Amino acid sequence: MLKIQGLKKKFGNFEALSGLDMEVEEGALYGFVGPNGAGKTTAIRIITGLLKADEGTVMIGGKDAFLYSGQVKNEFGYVPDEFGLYDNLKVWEYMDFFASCYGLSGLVARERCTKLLEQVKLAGKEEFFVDSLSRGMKQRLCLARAMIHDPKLLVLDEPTSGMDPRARIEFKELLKELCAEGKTIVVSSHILSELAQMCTDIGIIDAGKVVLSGNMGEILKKVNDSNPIRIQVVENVWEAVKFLRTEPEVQTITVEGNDIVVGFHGGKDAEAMLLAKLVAHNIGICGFWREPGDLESIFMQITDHDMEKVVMTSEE
Ligand SMILES: Nc1ncnc2c1ncn2[C@@H]1O[C@H](COP(=O)(O)OP(=O)(O)OP(=O)(O)O)[C@@H](O)[C@H]1O
Repeated sequence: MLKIQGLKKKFGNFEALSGLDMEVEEGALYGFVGPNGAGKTTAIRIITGLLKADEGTVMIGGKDAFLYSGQVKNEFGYVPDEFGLYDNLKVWEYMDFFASCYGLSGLVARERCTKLLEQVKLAGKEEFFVDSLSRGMKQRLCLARAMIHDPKLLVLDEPTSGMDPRARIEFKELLKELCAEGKTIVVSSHILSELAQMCTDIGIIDAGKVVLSGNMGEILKKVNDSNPIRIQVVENVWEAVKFLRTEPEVQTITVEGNDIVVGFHGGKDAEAMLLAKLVAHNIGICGFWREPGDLESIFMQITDHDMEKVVMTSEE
């Protein structure tokens, strides 16, 4: 649905994008995540045609977004990070205005707007002034507006920033529903855990490049495989340590009371073999498991950043 290759963008001497590659399959809910200043908004502005890249290509629905910008504009809807709503319009006037921008009028426009407002859970708010809506409602209204021409692809730039936790959850549920109905969605955030909960795929951007991307399940599996194994022994901890030192896949050993935490470079089979060997050495094992994995740990591994640079919690 969306394919980006070798995207570069400089602002003066500063390289905001340094060869960004990204591929989003049809039907994906793709999380585009990275710390502040990583280049998310710049990439999104180029995808949506608001900014020109210095180098690289953006293909949307198989068409070059620069060469066929007119046609491609009908393929996507965009929710920017700063929404610039028309505060002094009523909700229905706002929707009606954008419907007319896409050539919809009369009953067709009315029906389309009603359906979209229902879809984003704003039915009944038609007579409210935009100004009087909560932040979460305004973002949902923006989303309805972005869908007025029924695009296949939705691109949202940090849509949940500034929302309270409840509004965030509602918005995430809404995106999942739209994805289930067939939309392809790209949503950016600097909050890793937020995207991990809802996305089918993820691309991690750092310093203007995608440093890791793929299916969420596969990435989490990779993360899991890179986490240490915790072994709880009944007694003879040092006997177990002596044995573990001889195992080639064991990289590090830390003893915490009767627990041994082992950095282990091996897959499931090697893991099962290690357990079998420990038992064969008459070491009493009462617990053996991989420490739970998370995306944060892999982000730290691949980017070597300070913890503070990426917001890890759901709070801003
Ligand atoms: N118009 C511009 N002129 C100069 N520098 C810019 C401009 N737009 C973006 N930048 C710089 O490019 C880098 C990437 O910015 P961008 O807004 O794309 O990052 P981001 O990942 O969206 O960050 P955030 O999460 O804070 O929105 C930043 O260092 C920013 O200061």
